[in-house]
Order: sequence, then structure tokens, then C-alpha cells
Amino acid sequence: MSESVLEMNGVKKRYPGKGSRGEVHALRGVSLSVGKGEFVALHGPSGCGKSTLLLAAGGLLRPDVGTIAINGQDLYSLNNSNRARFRAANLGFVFQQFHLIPYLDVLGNLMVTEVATGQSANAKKRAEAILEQFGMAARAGHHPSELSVGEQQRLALARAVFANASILFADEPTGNLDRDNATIVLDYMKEFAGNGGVVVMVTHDDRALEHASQKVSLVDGRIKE
Ligand SMILES: Nc1ncnc2c1ncn2[C@@H]1O[C@H](COP(=O)(O)OP(=O)(O)OP(=O)(O)O)[C@@H](O)[C@H]1O
Repeated sequence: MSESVLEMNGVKKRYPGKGSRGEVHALRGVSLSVGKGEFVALHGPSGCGKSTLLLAAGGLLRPDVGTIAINGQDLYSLNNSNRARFRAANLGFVFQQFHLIPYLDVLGNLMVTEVATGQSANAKKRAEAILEQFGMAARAGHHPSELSVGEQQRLALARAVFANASILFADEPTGNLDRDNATIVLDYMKEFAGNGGVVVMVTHDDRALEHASQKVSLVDGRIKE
């Protein structure tokens, strides 16, 4: 088996109930191992826990029970600021809300982790080359609000490539895209995995499922074998 990048063991997550609504068991004991180069598609009915799993695996939501490690680092044994630093250095996100920073232009958004960690002078050249590769060079000086949805998705992907992320988390990355843009985004994700990265994508889209190397089906907070 290829080198493991993501290891989830016995992960459980409950959300507290409100008023007459009882508590929700979103994850009921999930174990998952994802190796280098894999493109995992996570699918299942609405409410089965897909987004909860993605947030927990991405270091954004602490599980009640179980452990999650990326590249051997137990995410939730880190304190919040060290976990945020680990996220910035190792993880990429392509979420519906993109996590783009509205007051920075395209180049600024691409280089945001570089600015935070204050590194090399060659960074700008590299960032410009990546924008070129993602067909965004002409948009370098624009702000996220001036970009199309497809361009915003591409910028989120370009940022993960620029940051040398080892794992990319994507939540319905093709949800708002037309066929051509969906294909572009899926091809980039495939390439990211092909270059030794890992992609974990939540999707309802059959075309997106076809791009994945591994399909994981979640039902009522559990992985279906
Ligand atoms: N913050 C929250 N507070 C209370 N319950 C929540 C919260 N977030 C999610 N849930 C509940 O937890 C369960 C799992 O939600 P989750 O968003 O992980 O499912 P999903 O599979 O991603 O759904 P969808 O495909 O509809 O986006 C659902 O029953 C949902 O209502």
C-alpha cells in the first residue's frame, strides 16, 4: 500500500440538541486511511455526515472521540494556533465559500501563506508561474468579487499547489460550475493527486465521482463497506 497521508481512527461527532430537537450523531465511528496519490470521493445521502467528516479531517472541527492524523501528525493534539499553522503549511481547501480573502487581489490570495510565514524572494515568480498554469495570469490584480465562480475555484486550487499542500479537501467543488469549468477543476485535482498529493472531495456529482480513484460511501455517520 502507498504511504498513508490521512489516518482517521474511530472518529465520532455529535451535535448538541436545541429545544425539542435531540442531539445529532453526525459521525458514529469512522476509520479511514488514505495513501499518497489517491483521489477520494466521499458520497452519500444528505445529512449522512460528509461535511462533518471533511471539517474534522481538515483540522477545522474537533471530534468527540477518535484520532485524525495527517503525515503522522495527530491534528487535535496540537493547540489551536499550532493546528492553524499546520493547516496553512500542509492542507488546501476548495470549499463553497472558497476561503479567499476579499481585500487581497488574486496574487495576494495565492501568496497568503507565504506572507504569513515570510519566505523567499523567488515566491512571487513562482506564484506568477502557477497563475499562468491555471489560466489566471491576466487576473492577477483582480479581487475575488471580480472573479467568476470557476475562477474562484481555480484560484483556491492554485493556492493549494503554491503552498505545496500535501492534501486537498474539496466540498462540492463542481456544485456551481458549468460542464467545462467542472472538467477543468476536476482535471486539476486529478493532476494534484497524480503528482503525489491527496484529494478528499465531497460530491453528489456523478461526473466528479468518475474522476476519483477511490469512492467512499457514507450512510448515517458510518462508512458503508
Ligand atoms: N452545527 C450543527 N449543529 C447541529 N446539527 C448539525 C450541525 N451541522 C450539521 N448538523 C447535523 O449533522 C448531520 C450531518 O450533517 P453534515 O452537514 O455533515 O451532512 P452532509 O452529509 O454533508 O449533508 P449535505 O449533503 O446535505 O450537505 C445532519 O443531520 C445535520 O443536520
